[in-house]
Amino acid sequence: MVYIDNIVAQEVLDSRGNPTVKATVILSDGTVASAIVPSGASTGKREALELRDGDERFGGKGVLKACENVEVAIADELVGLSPYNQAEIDAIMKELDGTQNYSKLGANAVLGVSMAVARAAAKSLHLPLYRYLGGSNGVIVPTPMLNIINGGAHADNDVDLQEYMIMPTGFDSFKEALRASSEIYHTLKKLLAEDGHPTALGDEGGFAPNFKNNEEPIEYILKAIEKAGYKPGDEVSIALDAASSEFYKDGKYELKGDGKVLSAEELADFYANLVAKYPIVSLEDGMAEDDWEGWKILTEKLGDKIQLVGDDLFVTNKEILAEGIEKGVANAILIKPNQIGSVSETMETVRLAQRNGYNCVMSHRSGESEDAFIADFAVALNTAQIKTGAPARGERTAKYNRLLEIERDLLYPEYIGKELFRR
Ligand SMILES: C=C(OP(=O)(O)O)C(=O)O
Ligand SMILES: [Mg+2]
Repeated sequence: MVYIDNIVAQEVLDSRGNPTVKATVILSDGTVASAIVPSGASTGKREALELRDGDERFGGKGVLKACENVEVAIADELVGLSPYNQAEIDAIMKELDGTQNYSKLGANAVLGVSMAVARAAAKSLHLPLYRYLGGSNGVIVPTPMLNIINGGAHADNDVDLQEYMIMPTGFDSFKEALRASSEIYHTLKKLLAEDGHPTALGDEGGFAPNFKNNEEPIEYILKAIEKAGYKPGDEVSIALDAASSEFYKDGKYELKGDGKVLSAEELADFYANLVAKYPIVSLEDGMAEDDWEGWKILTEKLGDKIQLVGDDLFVTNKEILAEGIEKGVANAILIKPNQIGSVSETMETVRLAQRNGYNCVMSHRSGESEDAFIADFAVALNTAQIKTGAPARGERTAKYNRLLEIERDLLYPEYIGKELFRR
């Protein structure tokens, strides 16, 4: 029987140049597999804890303690066990930690091991990761949300909304959809440069100039879609991540870019106006994580028109999602494995969402790495949507390139962009 022979971890760098955990699992049959944990900037308050040392290393707080936890506490429990029972591995780590949010071992330690075990198991069975995790049922290559204009906590501009994304829904394959998106990205760069805007990039590879207001980025994107030869709405739609917890203070929403301070009701009207004017199909974190009343107002106003995604709101947590389902808040959930801490718990949350008709969007973090685990994960779980930044910068293209590879490998891939928003 194949068993886990050893687990090691080391500090490596993420895309912002900050330390993060790389875990490596060695099996008794000689299989070696690693995984690198991502890191967020606009994090939800109820996310699992990312364990950081007190001292600065490589320009950010180190993760040496998390690495030690992998090599000592976690390895002690897992060595000798079968790598093929992911649920057991993850349950043991959860019990060993013993807290609600992995504050003892660190979610970065636990997730690193969880992903590396899955990858080692797949490799030892000579299966691609998506096939190991999803079996023959994982065939949907997700429709991407590509963040091509960055604001909020991901950029040094005065744009309040964090992410302006394009969603190439009207194509028959991921390959075609990605090609169109990349053409739009390059066209947008030219349009911005022609108008004298800087074309430096934000954390997720999108452009990050200053704009007159929070609407102007949408105007630019629509121009870029058309100039690149595509039809806004029919072929390429718009998705937004407001990340509004970042501009929520004392019960109000401060849109500096528009010079406005709004109530939840007024902010919902602001979005409704955008939705009436532009081909917007999805809005993430339209209201703040603490403002469940605001979320209710937003869901009542726009829930039957567009996708309303909870990120900071649900933090990939099945208990919080269950509360949202119960209260009729949002209609979709962002899925970030490091918000909850393990592969199995991420799968549990996705299953709960899918059983209740909530769409799932697999997601990267703003601090990423060359690890493309989430590409395989999205296909395995048929999330049908993924957001992983602009079609530029290696840590983002690692995921898109892996999806190209998966689409080619699957003899009968499905790309269901056209079905996603047919409500
Ligand atoms: C990807 C996001 O950003 P971060 O990783 O900074 O939370 C997000 O808010 O959806
Ligand atoms: Mg978000």
